[in-house]
Amino acid sequence: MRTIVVGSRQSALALTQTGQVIDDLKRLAKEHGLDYDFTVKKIVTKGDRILDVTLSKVGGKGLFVKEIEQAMLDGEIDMAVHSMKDMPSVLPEGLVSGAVPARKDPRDCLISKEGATLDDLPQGAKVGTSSLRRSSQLKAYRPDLQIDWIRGNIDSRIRKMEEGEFQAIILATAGLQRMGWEDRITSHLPVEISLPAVGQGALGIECRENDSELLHLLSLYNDEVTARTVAAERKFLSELNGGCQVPIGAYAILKNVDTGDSRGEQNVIQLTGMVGSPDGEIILKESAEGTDPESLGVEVAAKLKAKGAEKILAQVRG
Ligand SMILES: NCc1[nH]cc(CCC(=O)O)c1CC(=O)O
Repeated sequence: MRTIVVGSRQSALALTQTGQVIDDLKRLAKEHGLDYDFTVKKIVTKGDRILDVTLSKVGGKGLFVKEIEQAMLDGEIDMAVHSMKDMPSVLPEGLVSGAVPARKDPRDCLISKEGATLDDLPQGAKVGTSSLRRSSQLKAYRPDLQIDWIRGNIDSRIRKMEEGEFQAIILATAGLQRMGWEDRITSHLPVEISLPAVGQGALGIECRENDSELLHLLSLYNDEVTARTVAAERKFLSELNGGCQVPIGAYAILKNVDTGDSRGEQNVIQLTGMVGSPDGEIILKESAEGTDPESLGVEVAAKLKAKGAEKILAQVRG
């Protein structure tokens, strides 16, 4: 029996979601009469070592996956589970995406000490986030709020809020769900107010392109709807040369649209993309619908470029 070695960062969230994927894969393997065992190997990444600097200053792109990918290429591990939003748009030679499992709630959420929603936070309340995307949209909606940087794992961020450093923090709903901490959520931010990060709530599973045995198992785990919608979001992001540390958001859903002709009902992807200035003064947003994820990503990016998105992004990067 083959033992599949799964590499994981050692944060609580990474280990939890890796464990949940392994449970799912064990069940799937059993259902299909396949015999595999799984073991977890912890890997420390650069992103885990540098926790005292804002991520954008140390070059956010791929900070959490590089060492893991190298271990996979070296054969020390066979696969890895990543948060989709931390996954670089281009995978190194020899590695592929083996599966995109079903997405969880993509929305951002608010955790506040007094249980206040975004609308009833007091004037000038101090809110913690580490994302330019969140702070840009938050400032646009509530210009009075004092947005400050917070870093660290989910657990340490919640602790900082409880200790009174912040009146509220913004996190991804999905991470809290996976940790079983959903009851900490005070309110969800509608996607109309806070468009999620590309791939938020989704996972990506990476493995070697020549590992056909594992690729077969993973293909059974792929969720077509999530794979297609997230592909549109990721194409949009790469068209704007964005990593995770830029004020860019995108969210795609699949709709059943009646074409009104012989084609009948069709699955149409609706993609919305956003680029905002860090001060929240400018929020550019565009949507489009289509059946091909890649061309849709290109189309929405082009619409935003026509509105001046690249100028905003150049200023952020400068
Ligand atoms: N940038 C950190 C990160 N990467 C993935 C998640 C969890 C949410 C997800 O899986 O999309 C988080 C935490 C957060 O943003 O609150």
